[in-house]
This record gives sequence, structure tokens and C-alpha cells, in this order.
Amino acid sequence: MSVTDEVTGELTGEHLAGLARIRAQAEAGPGEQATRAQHARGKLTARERIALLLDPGSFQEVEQLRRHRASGFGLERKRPYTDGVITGWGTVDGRTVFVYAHDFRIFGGSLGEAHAAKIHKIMDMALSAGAPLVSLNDGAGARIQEGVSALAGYGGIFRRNTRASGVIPQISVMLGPCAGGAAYSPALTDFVFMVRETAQMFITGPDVVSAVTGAQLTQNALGGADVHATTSGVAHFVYEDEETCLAEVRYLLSLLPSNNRQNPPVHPSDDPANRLTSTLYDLVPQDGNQPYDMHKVIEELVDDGDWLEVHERWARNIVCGLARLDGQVVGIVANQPQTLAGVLDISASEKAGRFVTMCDAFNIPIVTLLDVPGFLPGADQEHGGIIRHGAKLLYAYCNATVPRVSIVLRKAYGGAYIVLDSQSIGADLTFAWPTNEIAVMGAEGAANVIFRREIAAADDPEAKRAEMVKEYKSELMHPYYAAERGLVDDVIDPAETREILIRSLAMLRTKHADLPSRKHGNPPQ
Ligand SMILES: CCC(=O)SCCNC(=O)CCNC(=O)[C@H](O)C(C)(C)COP(=O)(O)OP(=O)(O)OC[C@H]1O[C@@H](n2cnc3c(N)ncnc32)[C@H](O)[C@@H]1OP(=O)(O)O
Repeated sequence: MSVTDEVTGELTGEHLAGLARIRAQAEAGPGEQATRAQHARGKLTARERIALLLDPGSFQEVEQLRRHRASGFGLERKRPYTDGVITGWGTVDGRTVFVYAHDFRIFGGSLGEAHAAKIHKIMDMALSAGAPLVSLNDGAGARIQEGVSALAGYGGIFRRNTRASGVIPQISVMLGPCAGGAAYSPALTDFVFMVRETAQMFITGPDVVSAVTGAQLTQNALGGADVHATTSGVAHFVYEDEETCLAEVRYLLSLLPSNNRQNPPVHPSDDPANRLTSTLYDLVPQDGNQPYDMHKVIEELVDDGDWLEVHERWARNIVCGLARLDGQVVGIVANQPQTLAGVLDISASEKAGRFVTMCDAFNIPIVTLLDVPGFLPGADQEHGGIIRHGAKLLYAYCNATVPRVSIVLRKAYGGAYIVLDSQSIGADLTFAWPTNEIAVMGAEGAANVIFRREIAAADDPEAKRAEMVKEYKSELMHPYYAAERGLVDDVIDPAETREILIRSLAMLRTKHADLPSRKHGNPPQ
């Protein structure tokens, strides 16, 4: 019996039975054997993934019965329902979320014309409803048999990703080998999650790489989760298995607004707003050269010590994450003194710049914790474009209109001080701990430059150098120099840091700031 036979005539039990048969066929997909093969690869099916992502029973599928109309290469004899992508919406913690999930069992999850049209529709629905879009990616890129139609399909996705950027959160979850367009679209979204071992992203797969360059690489060596989490910076989050990964996607969604016209959800906490953070006295050593773990400082400051670190394993000299202060979501940017002394370099600038832009787009106030010796010197950095990349971070902060509060914990030198949300680039409130040093450079370096002649002419150059360093420190390297000039708003007791942050952000909640009218800026790329 054909589909048409099932649905013509007056509604009878036969019709409903026919519909149920078609639904069952569409939901089963290509069958048990294909499902077993998917599981044998260590992967869940698209429907199993959607069930883990969304609140139970909330998924409403769209275009389940769509099939391709392509021909050639035997396609006309293989026209499965869904065309290899499951699309629809549901809820996460009761809030609407749109989703599409590749079904790798059908044409390797590759994208043809019908498959693309389904994704276009769901993206348009998400944008018009003002709700986040989550893609569960497990697809081989453009469907080779559909040629340019498949390529055009990807063009439509990229255009929609870009149009939706900064309007609704877009989250890409990589759960299988994702090639070509299946890797490009995620790069245009706000966050990329990957599962170790089973997920890969590459523009061209190992076979093409081998044919063109001769290099023999496994899929994971070319574009596995570890590569993208540590080296390329493409992946923001990596998890061991799909269950944990999808649970963390739900956590991220709980920290984001549904769209750029809303604020992130508030989750009141029992952690007192005026809790003293006295452990910071011991966590942060007085000696500016002593390393410590900035993660511990963040955990001490935020509600219940809970936060979600973004790009945890890439550019570890800077830490970015989302947390709550008195129930309100904040984005935190902080130097990490235990990695490269917390210096700013190319990767750190790119990482923090993108994070600041994301926070600004989604109405997330930014807290910056500074302990920075400066920019990393060296030919590698200069030739790699540190000027251009550092400018991305500067541009992101200068452009951000959300509430911005910065605190200098220990030291902040030179251009890195300016870039990391100094008052002069628009921080709303800036504070400093009593022990800190804000200056053009460290005292030793400064003395060597400005007292070079005196040191060289002295009978005991080392003693003279020590004397000059001491003089420079006592004249300039204390927070009161900046406070007297109004360049920090106050010098604060570290134990009061949480309370002051919460008071400041509460005051800034009604902040309104506009940028000059323009089509868009021309940010450094
Ligand atoms: C926007 C421009 C673009 O997207 S260009 C990118 C075009 N895509 C590619 O070059 C990727 C080609 N495919 C691959 O490299 C591999 O299939 C990858 C994705 C690495 C997966 O490998 P593996 O896990 O071993 O699976 P497999 O090769 O057995 O494939 C499973 C079934 O899917 C099919 N498949 C794969 N790729 C495509 C494709 N692009 N178009 C159409 N079908 C594709 C395979 O033929 C295979 O099918 P079957 O199960 O044997 O019927």
C-alpha cells in the first residue's frame, strides 16, 4: 500500500492505523542493523540524543515525513523518511529550544537538498520564536550524489547561522565524524561541544589529506576532540561520553537567555551575598611572581562555587567562564598566574575576545579579574600577529555595553592592563586590592630603563639598581597612585570582593548604553 492509499477517503481507523505505520517506519529509520552499527561505533542514535537533551516528552518533530526527490546514483530507490536529519523543538528546563540532529545511519548523515531545507526551516523557526538552536552533528558534509544542490544547502545554513549570530544562542554538539560543511557551520555558532574519541571535525577527511599531502593521519589525529580543545581552539567543551556532554549542554542553556532581548535566567542561591571571601588572603600570594590557581579564586567568589569554564584546555593562561553572583549570571575573564604567569598572548586574546563578545551579545555582565604581567614578548608572537589578535580583545571590551566590573588582584602592567577592561576603555567600576601594582611595567624592568645611566655610573651597580627599584616601587607601584587619580574607584579588602561585586552588579543592572549608529564596526580579524 502506498502513502496515498493510506491517507485518502474519510477518516477511519484504517487511516489512523496507516498514519501510525508510517510514523513507526519514519521513527525506526533504516532499521535494527544500522542502529546496532551506530551503537557499535560508541554513538547514540539521533532520537536517543534528542531524548537526552530535551525535557521528557517535550519533543515536537517537524517534517518527519520529508523525503528527497533527487535522482541518479541509485538515489531514486533510496528515499528514507526524515532524509537523515531529525528536526523540531522541545523544552530544556521548561524553556523552548529548537534542535536538529543528523542521523548517521542515513547516507552517513550527509546533507542533500531536502535535508538542508529541513534545517533551514528549523533555523528560521528558532530565529522567529527567539529561542536557542542546538545542532547534534554526526554527518559527513555535503551529500556527494546531490552535487551543487548539497553545496547550496550549506550556503543557506551558513547565511542563517550568521544572521542568527548574537540574536539567539546557537550551540553545536559534535557527536561523530563531521566533515566539510558539517564542520563549518559549528564554527559560526557560539559554542562547540565535542565527545572524545567519537567526534571529529575537519574540512577534508584523512583520505583527502593523504591524497593531497601524503600525510597519513587517523580521524582523531586530524580533527579529534583533543586537537580542537587544546590546539585549534575550535571546541569550547569536551566530554567523555554523550550523556555527560548533553547534560552539560542543558547546564549551559540554563546560563543563557533565550535571545538577545532577554536577560539570562536568575536562579536564587542560599550563598549569602555578603559572604566574606577571607580565604583569598591565603589563596593569592603577596609575592607577585608566585603562581596560584585562579580557578580557586573564582570558586571562592561565585555562588556555591559553581561555574562553567569555557575553553578550559585552550590558552590556559586566561580563564573564561560563566557563573552566578547572587543568582545573576556573569561572565568571568581572569588571568591564570599558574600558566605562563598569566601573560596575554595570541590565543589568550582570541579566546577572551570571543567570550567578551558573546557575553555582550547575550546581556551577560562581565567581571574581569586581573593579575597580568603584560603581553608575551617575542618574534613568534609579533610575527604571528599579536598586534592584530590583541586588538580583537581590546575591540571586544571597548564595544561591550553590558555592565563591566574589573578588579586588579595583584599586578597589571602595560598594555595588558589597558586591554583587560581598565576604566579608560569603559569599565563601569574598577577596584584594586591593597597589595597590587598597576604600572607601565614591573619595577626591575622600569628601573633598568629610566635609571640606566645612574646604575651604570654607580660604584656598586647592583646596590644602585636595588635602590632605584625600591624607589620606583614606593613612588608608583601601589593602588593608591591609581586611586588618587580616580583610575580605580576604590581600594578594597580582598575579603569583601564578593560583596562588592554583587553590590556593583546590582547597581548596574539598569545600565543603559548605546553605541553610535552604524551598519557594523570593522573589527580586527
Ligand atoms: C560544504 C562542502 C562539503 O561539505 S565537502 C565535504 C564532503 N564530505 C566529505 O568529504 C566526507 C566524505 N566521507 C568521509 O570522509 C567519511 O565517510 C567520514 C565522514 C570520515 C565517516 O567515515 P566512516 O565513519 O568510516 O563512515 P563511512 O565512510 O563508512 O560512511 C558511512 C556511510 O555514509 C556514506 N557517506 C559518507 N560520506 C558521504 C557523503 N559525503 N555523501 C554521501 N554519502 C556519504 C558512505 O558511503 C557510507 O554509506 P553506506 O553505509 O556504505 O551506504
